Amino acid sequence: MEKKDGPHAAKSKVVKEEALWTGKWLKVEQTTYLDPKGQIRTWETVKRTTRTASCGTDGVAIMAILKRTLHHDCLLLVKQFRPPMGCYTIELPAGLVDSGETVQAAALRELQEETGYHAEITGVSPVLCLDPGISNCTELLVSAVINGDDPENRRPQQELEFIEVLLVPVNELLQKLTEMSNKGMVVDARVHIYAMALVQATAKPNLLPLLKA
Ligand SMILES: Nc1nc(=O)[nH]c2c1ncn2[C@H]1C[C@H](O)[C@@H](COP(=O)(O)OP(=O)(O)O)O1
Repeated sequence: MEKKDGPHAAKSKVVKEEALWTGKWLKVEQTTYLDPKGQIRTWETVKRTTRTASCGTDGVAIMAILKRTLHHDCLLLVKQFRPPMGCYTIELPAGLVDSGETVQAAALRELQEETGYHAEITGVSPVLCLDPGISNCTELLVSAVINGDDPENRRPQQELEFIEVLLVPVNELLQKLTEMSNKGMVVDARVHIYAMALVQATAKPNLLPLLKA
């Protein structure tokens, strides 16, 4: 019987990793691997130098929903200049997990540093890949809620001057992201997909083009 991953899946594996260049934060390797047909091939791979064995991921991203009386729920996003992109991006608060730190602690620390808010964690994803065509970089997505009525969250003190905090009402997320894209910012794919999913989940079935007669 064919395996679920296809007839050749068991043959695919990495056989050698050779360093081509190593910097402070990143390294480039040539990965030698067996393709699904058992043929030897190579791939150019980027890795972070900062990954620690203990937590099994490079970083965390925090999907934090701010809840306040008499306000629409808002998703917390951060706007910052990203040198590799050469422009401002719109992303979830995120960062690298420090050595010896738990994923939960890293998520709460990054959220506090980048936005000033204190949150309660409601869920943690499995390890997720970010750009597997070029890199082994991974992230865990931590869900959280922020009680905006709590005194500690009334006047959040953001610590990083180069990061702008955006509170975007969840019910108009896709529209707001589109407006920011039109102004030249680049939106993180995960944030955009979340916004699309919210629209799809709340749209009436008879508005879906596929179901139109
Ligand atoms: N690829 C990188 N090049 C750098 O020159 N510096 C980098 C890289 N990746 C991370 N960093 C530095 C920049 C920050 O001082 C620290 C921590 O970043 P962190 O906040 O944890 O993560 P991001 O918000 O995703 O940048 O690492």
